[in-house]
Amino acid sequence: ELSPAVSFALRLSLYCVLCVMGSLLAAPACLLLNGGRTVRNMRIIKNVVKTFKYFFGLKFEVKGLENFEVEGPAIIVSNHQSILDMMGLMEVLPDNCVQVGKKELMYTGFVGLIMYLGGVIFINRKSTTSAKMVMSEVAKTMVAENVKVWVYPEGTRNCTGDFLPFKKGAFHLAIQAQVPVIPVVYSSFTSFYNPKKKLFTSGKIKVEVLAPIETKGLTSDDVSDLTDRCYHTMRETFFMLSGRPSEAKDSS
Ligand SMILES: CCCCCCCCCCCCCCC(=O)SCCNC(=O)CCNC(=O)[C@H](O)C(C)(C)COP(=O)(O)OP(=O)(O)OC[C@H]1O[C@@H](n2cnc3c(N)ncnc32)[C@H](O)[C@@H]1OP(=O)(O)O
Ligand SMILES: CCCCCCCC/C=C\CCCCCCCC(=O)OC[C@@H](O)COP(=O)(O)O
Repeated sequence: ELSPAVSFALRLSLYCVLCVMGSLLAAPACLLLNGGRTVRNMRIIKNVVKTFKYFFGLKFEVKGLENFEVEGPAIIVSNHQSILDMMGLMEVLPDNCVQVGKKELMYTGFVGLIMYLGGVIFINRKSTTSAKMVMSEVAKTMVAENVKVWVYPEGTRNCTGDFLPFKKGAFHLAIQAQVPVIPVVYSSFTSFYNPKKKLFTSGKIKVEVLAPIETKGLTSDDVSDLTDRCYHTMRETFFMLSGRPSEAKDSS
């Protein structure tokens, strides 16, 4: 019988160890099979990360995967609660999809290396100008290379049981590239994971991939409306998935 704080520390340490070991295992496979930095490596990384949930007794219940089946590129937006999100991400990650991450992640040793090899797009959150330049470049390459891009529009981890306001980068990107936005919502982790209360037990996570939102014909004037639409739809779904339907009604 371990105290909740000790159990929390041990389980989180195990997660970090798995990430490092998983990266050590996946990196040679990525280099040998695909030769270097390419989105194709995400398949290898996905297969490794998908085994992690068994160590923690986590179950994923996924709905709406068919909504990923759009022709060509798209922007995928989802809520971001914890570093544990990598498991939920890999549970549903479609082929040819890279994520946008903060550049500090590049310096996490083997984990940074595996993110680099998988094609993660690193942005400098301390410089809006530089982040916007990277995102504009992505708008061009994702269309040319038929790649989907996964963005966490809250811009940081948030495990409060609600959403932070959305930043607009993902929606500028979707409109600049004229590609659909596909929202993905994960139910609240708070019943099984809460760093403030040192809680990390087994649990079930509901995931819903929502219908794509078209951006063809939209212009930069529509970015705010598109952001609001995604925010409200996702927040409503979040409350529904988290078993809080009365808050879903208030949020629409
Ligand atoms: C084996 C184990 C291995 C595990 C490996 C697993 C691999 C998977 C890796 C997954 C990595 C996941 C990492 C997750 C993260 O790191 S989340 C943090 C980083 N992500 C983000 O921050 C994305 C969301 N942020 C944004 O979209 C921001 O808007 C950003 C572009 C970053 C700029 O932010 P900031 O500087 O804070 O500025 P604002 O958002 O306030 O925007 C300022 C004004 O600029 C306008 N704007 C924004 N973007 C654009 C654009 N592209 N073009 C034109 N204009 C833009 C924005 O609208 C603001 O103007 P207004 O206020 O609207 O007038
Ligand atoms: C040589 C350097 C050694 C560093 C060793 C670090 C070892 C790290 C080991 C495991 C870490 C697992 C990380 C999994 C990926 C998590 C991605 C993630 O969720 O990043 C958080 C980021 O979205 C938002 O950051 P903030 O909430 O704004 O903060």
